[in-house]
Amino acid sequence: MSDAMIEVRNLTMRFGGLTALDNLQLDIRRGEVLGLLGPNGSGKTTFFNVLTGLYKASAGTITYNGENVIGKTPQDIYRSGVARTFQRSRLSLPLTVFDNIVIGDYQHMQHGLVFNLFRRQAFRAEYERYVEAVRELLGIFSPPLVNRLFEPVESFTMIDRRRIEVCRALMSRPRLLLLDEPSAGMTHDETHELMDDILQVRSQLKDLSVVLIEHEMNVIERITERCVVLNYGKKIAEGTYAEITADPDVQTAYLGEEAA
Ligand SMILES: Nc1ncnc2c1ncn2[C@@H]1O[C@H](COP(=O)(O)OP(=O)(O)OP(=O)(O)O)[C@@H](O)[C@H]1O
Repeated sequence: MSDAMIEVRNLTMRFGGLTALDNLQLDIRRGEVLGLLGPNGSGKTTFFNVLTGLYKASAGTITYNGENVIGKTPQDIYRSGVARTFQRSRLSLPLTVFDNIVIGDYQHMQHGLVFNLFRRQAFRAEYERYVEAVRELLGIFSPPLVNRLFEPVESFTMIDRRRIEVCRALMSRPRLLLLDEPSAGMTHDETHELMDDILQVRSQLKDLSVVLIEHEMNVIERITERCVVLNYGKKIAEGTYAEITADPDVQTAYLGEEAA
């Protein structure tokens, strides 16, 4: 496929006797929002972990920028433009919104001791650049948060914390954003609001590709352009929301799970 930004071929991930990804083939296209679906334990998070370099695949390739990323470090993959959020919050609650978001750009920061001690003016200028950049990002994503930049994250609601996590991932100006169940633990209304924010970001950052793991079907229907469904680590369906929900294999995978 010519507009594929990421090409996954024959990807397999085994944990001892368990095959979490089984000869997976999929493409992530430039600028799309791709939904990654599947019953619990079907391999969705494992795919994110392999793609971001946390796990090394047992076999297969993931081609990005013409190179296979398998075997690269998480830092290298992150620097090349792949950012993610996690199912469980990774925010540091006593730190401010600013601190938590700026950590997302750690790899681009000048942070050597010599720089901090002897180049005070440059340090100050960099700090001010970051304040501006964080304000700008929050301005796109959630304007009310701009005025609360220096408040500790622990004083924020769940939805605002999720917004802060997404902004942290966006701070590195990724080309691919991986969102692992962003609606987890939120109410229906909060989920709806967060998706509005994500759509807003998409409309401003046109080239950004997003892969969304999500169990809420109405979220998937609303914000994805294409979906891939996994079951036992294999791709069982691919297409628009309407296509995959009409697919008998998908229905069996989900109903089978309910019946179990
Ligand atoms: N580090 C690991 N060691 C051993 N087994 C693992 C590890 N990580 C994942 N697995 C197993 O791999 C399978 C796929 O898990 P994964 O978390 O990728 O599923 P998932 O589709 O993201 O599920 P959920 O929707 O519940 O988050 C599961 O059987 C899981 O127990």
